[in-house]
Amino acid sequence: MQFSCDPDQEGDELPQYEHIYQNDFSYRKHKKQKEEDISICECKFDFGDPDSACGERCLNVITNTECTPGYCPCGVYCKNQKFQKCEYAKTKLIKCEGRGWGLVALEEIKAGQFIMEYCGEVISWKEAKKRAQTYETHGVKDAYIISLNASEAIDATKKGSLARFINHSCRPNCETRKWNVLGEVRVGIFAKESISPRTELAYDYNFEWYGGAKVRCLCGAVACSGFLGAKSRGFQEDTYVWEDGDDRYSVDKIPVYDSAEDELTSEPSKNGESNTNEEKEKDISTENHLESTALNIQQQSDSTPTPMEEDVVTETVKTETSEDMKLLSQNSQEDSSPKTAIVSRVHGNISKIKSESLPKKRGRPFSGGKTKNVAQKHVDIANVVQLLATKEAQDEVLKYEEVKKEAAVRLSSLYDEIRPAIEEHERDSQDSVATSVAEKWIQASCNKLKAEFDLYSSVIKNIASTPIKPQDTKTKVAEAGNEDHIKLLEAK
Ligand SMILES: C[S@@+](CC[C@H](N)C(=O)[O-])C[C@H]1O[C@@H](n2cnc3c(N)ncnc32)[C@H](O)[C@@H]1O
Repeated sequence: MQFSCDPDQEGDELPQYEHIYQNDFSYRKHKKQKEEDISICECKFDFGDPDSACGERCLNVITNTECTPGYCPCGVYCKNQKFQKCEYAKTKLIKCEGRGWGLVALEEIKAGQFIMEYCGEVISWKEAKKRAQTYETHGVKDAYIISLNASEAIDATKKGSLARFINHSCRPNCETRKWNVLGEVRVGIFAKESISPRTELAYDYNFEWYGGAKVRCLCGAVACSGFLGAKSRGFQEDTYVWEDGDDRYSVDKIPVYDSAEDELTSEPSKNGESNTNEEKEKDISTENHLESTALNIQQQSDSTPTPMEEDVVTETVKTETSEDMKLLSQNSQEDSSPKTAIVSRVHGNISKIKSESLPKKRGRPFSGGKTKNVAQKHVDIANVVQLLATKEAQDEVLKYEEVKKEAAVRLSSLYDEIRPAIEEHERDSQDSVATSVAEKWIQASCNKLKAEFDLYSSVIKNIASTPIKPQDTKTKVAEAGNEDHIKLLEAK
């Protein structure tokens, strides 16, 4: 179904995308749930107690698995088919300053409640990375790809549900949870706390950061991490200082992709004060909004501001004027040197800016979960080899050096392969890295450590058995002097 816009509406155009209620499986077939894989709970429905049907104590609910219709003992009374039945909370699409569109609650939402499913195209991680790069090159300003499992992602850029509009917050009131539904993993947005009507929904993206432009976070939380995805491994690897004295990638030098640039009204005034009431009113009157219910999306052509919208706008204005934001905005707007150039989502030619001012992403592999602030001193094997006396010794050290290099390359390429699983595990405590993936990683890490150990023990062994070369006369005299000195000391 095409999500259409009302051409009479004022303000920003509504986004164009295809609205879907279930994940799209064009990339691969939907798995067919085998009968032996269907998990059947032990709930018994009691007509006198409607809560007896698949509630908190249902074995399937406890294991984040939806009951399979036709197999649940509670039959049609089963309450554990929320994804399948699209039992969504009522929400409304609204324009949020600086952050594009967002979703607000239209009703009281209880802590832990299922809000809606994050639907999109199910694609492989390889495809996801490719698409992310293509979108960026084509100037697609918002990112809609999220992790599904170790090997797949959901891309809601072209096809998706309303969940694609939920913005990020470093202090979120929602979270994503993975559920098993009829043999497939599906991602749901759940309330982390009770949410009152008119409150914007937000979860912590903590998403994969693929390199390239970074988006400044405008969530306004006190403990805001500064950038979207700033906690992701990729982002940290790219922005941390890696070598002594090499601060090319330190956080204060990275180019910024600033979503606040999109809307003129979101720019803080020169003196750092918040927008005037007049500006706020203008913002409110030009807002567009959509309302969602469980099974339909209705457009609203009403352009009169409701108290809820005013709240939302006021909230974002406050956000913009917090002390942290003032500092961030001033930095980004005043400094236009190539190193700190603002990468605008609207005006900037992303690929041009990328090639001119973004530092090249280094292929530094994941280093065992630790960011590297202390530079590791590398032994220069070529120099060491020159010191060795025999050809055999040299060959041995060179052979171990080769093995060490291969092990490092293997670990590095493996990291690219399994990074989604590692990050998913770090992000989402309910998931665990598949044993096969963990085993591969441990094996490759051990191989690299062993290769390093073999190399350095070979260096030590061969250096130790290399006779000291005859030295020039000057050195000899100096050493002789030292010997005398030692003897003298001994004599005393
Ligand atoms: C999944 S979309 C969310 C919906 C989006 N606002 C829209 O209009 O379609 C993610 C994008 O929204 C923007 N965004 C979300 N949360 C943000 C935040 N806290 N600060 C700045 N931009 C944000 C970023 O451009 C991000 O790539």
